[in-house]
Amino acid sequence: MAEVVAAEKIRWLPVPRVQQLASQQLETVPVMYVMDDIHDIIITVDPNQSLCVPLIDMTKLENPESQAMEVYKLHSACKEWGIFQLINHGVSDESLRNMRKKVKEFFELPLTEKEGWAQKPGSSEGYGQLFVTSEHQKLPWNDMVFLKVIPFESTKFEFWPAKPHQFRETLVSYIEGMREVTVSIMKYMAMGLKIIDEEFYETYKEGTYDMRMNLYPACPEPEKAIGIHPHIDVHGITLLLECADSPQIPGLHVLKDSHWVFVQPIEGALVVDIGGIMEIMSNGIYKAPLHRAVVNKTKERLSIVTVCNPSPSLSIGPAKELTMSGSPALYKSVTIEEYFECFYSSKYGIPFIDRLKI
Ligand SMILES: O=C(O)CCC(=O)C(=O)O
Ligand SMILES: [Fe+2]
Repeated sequence: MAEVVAAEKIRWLPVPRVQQLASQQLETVPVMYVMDDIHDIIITVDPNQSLCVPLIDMTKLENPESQAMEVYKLHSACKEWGIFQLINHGVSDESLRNMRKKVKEFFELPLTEKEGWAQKPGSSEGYGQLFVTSEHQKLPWNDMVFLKVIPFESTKFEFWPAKPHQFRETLVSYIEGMREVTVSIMKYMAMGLKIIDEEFYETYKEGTYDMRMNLYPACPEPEKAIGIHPHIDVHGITLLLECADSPQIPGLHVLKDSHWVFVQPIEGALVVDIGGIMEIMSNGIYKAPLHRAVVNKTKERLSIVTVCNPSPSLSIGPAKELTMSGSPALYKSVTIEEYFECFYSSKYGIPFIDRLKI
């Protein structure tokens, strides 16, 4: 029986700030950032750059005349890629711009100020790094701020940067927009899956929403380091906003047909990524894709990631309507706590979701 570990019981190890290292004009990356297996020969970057992550237009989903076609596109994107770019999502340009500006300004603060909101032992929130649990682990070339934002009642403001001015207000208004996008896109995914039960998407109104703000400083040897290790997202869905000055440099790679494919930034778009919860709820019809972030020799990159989960009271298992018609349930149904315990107690590299397969 695997040891059951809750997120807050994990000892996340403090790590150096990559931004500090990068400012020292190093010629090589320190050994703890050198990945041994990064360029394995089986998985290479798409040689012809011919594959392109699907594009979904929310206004076409909403328009009765184009809806059927766009829902079909969305359904295919979730089945075949597990990731797509969403345009015309309804979140104002102003909200996106403000959020990017505040995150950029936060990372531009002097280190001593940023440390005021550093992670503390026993908490995953704050300025620092996640998923580092061993001194021997190779580190990602990334600094982040991780915050649990919704429900607002349990907010731990001690980890919320009070600088730059209005950071908190901007974040709250931004995440409200992300919640609306999540509920809408889930509604159209339900249509694609032919699920009538409204709980499939209504549950995201009562869901939990966390944010990861990622900084990937310029890296002296980008081919040796990694911004974020290959992983699948554990949550329902993830909404990623690119944040670099234009022209935006791509950094997110998704695995498709054994190749890493760049997600080419589109101004104002949100990248929507299917997480493990959604893979299970769709009974494996939708796929949580493996993805990673790579780094650049001269340019830093910022990404703002919102992770969206259903209501904590929802049982995580294949939607009933998908298994009633004779298709067997491919995954067990578990509570959300059991689901996350399964994730946190999985060894690095073992796809945790497989442990929930029947
Ligand atoms: O920044 C990126 O491109 C990827 C971030 C990511 O995958 C994550 O935060 O889960
Ligand atoms: Fe991710």
